[in-house]
Amino acid sequence: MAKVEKNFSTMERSSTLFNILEVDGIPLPVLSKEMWNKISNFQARPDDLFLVTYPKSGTTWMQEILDMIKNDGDVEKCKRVNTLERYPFLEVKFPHKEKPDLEIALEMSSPRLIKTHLPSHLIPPSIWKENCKIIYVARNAKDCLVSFYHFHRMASLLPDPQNFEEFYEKFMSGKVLFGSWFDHVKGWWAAKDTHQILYLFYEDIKKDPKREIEKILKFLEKDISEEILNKIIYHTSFDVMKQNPMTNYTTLPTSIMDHSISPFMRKGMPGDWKNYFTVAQNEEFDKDYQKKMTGSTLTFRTEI
Ligand SMILES: Nc1ncnc2c1ncn2[C@@H]1O[C@H](COP(=O)(O)O)[C@@H](OP(=O)(O)O)[C@H]1O
Ligand SMILES: O=[N+]([O-])c1ccc(OS(=O)(=O)O)cc1
Repeated sequence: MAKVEKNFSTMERSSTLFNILEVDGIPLPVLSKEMWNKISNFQARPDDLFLVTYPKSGTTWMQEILDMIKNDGDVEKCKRVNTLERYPFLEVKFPHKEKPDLEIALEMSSPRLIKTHLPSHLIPPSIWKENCKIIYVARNAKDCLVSFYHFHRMASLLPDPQNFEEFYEKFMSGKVLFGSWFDHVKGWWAAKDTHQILYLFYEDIKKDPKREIEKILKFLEKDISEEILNKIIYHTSFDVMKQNPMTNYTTLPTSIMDHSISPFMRKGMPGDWKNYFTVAQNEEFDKDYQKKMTGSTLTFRTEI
């Protein structure tokens, strides 16, 4: 049973729109304890597909890939509404929506694609019980940290990151939304041995999208033509998604995301961390990383 502790008021800024609840010591953007109970008791269906990521690991990118697969490469269908309206985000209630996304999910017809950033030990148990398929996308910690920092600057739903140094410290100690990157990637890596989980890496998708999309197709037991596959690769490339208002989040009010501070579709490349980490931070990071990842067989590329 997860321990719901308290609202995490120290992370808030005056304009923060998310209520932050600490569950098992992990800050989550969950409205209330009642909402947490509903999340824990969420009833999954056997044909649900869950997309799980630590924030800034390529969630939006994978959502577009999966929507294109589902719609057999029909770009117009994928442009019906923006990413946030297309698929529910299990644990979140957005201020511009009437209902929590969980309620929207409950009313959706099957098959559903549901996004979550929850760590493996906090996932609703019905997902395991129904043996749902799960796609997990992991991204190297350094680029995740930099991307998450910029996202905190532009998304007023999230706490003020102050400056890069402060955010760096919070990220390393797991005092950010969804907790420790280290625990998240390791928890889901372990879970894949006993559940239907396809564990993918952002850097691999960037390097060879065809190969990675083929893995997804096999996992979903879906066949598509070479022509549609090439269409999916093109439509989900960074440059095309950056120009697409239905994937770049520019249709959201600036009170939620202010792209003039930092665009959501920012760099889209492994290795941008080099522009932010000082030599000292990088050395400290590498030492800490070794300690935190000891015993894990997980390996990441920090550039391609
Ligand atoms: N098609 C794509 N190709 C590569 N990166 C993409 C992408 N679409 C989104 N991203 C990147 O994924 C990150 C957002 O992740 P999420 O969707 O999980 O919030 C951002 O990273 P950067 O801030 O490093 O550019 C964003 O630019
Ligand atoms: O403003 N949004 O659309 C938004 C805000 C937070 C958010 O959560 S996060 O954990 O992915 O940063 C996702 C989307």
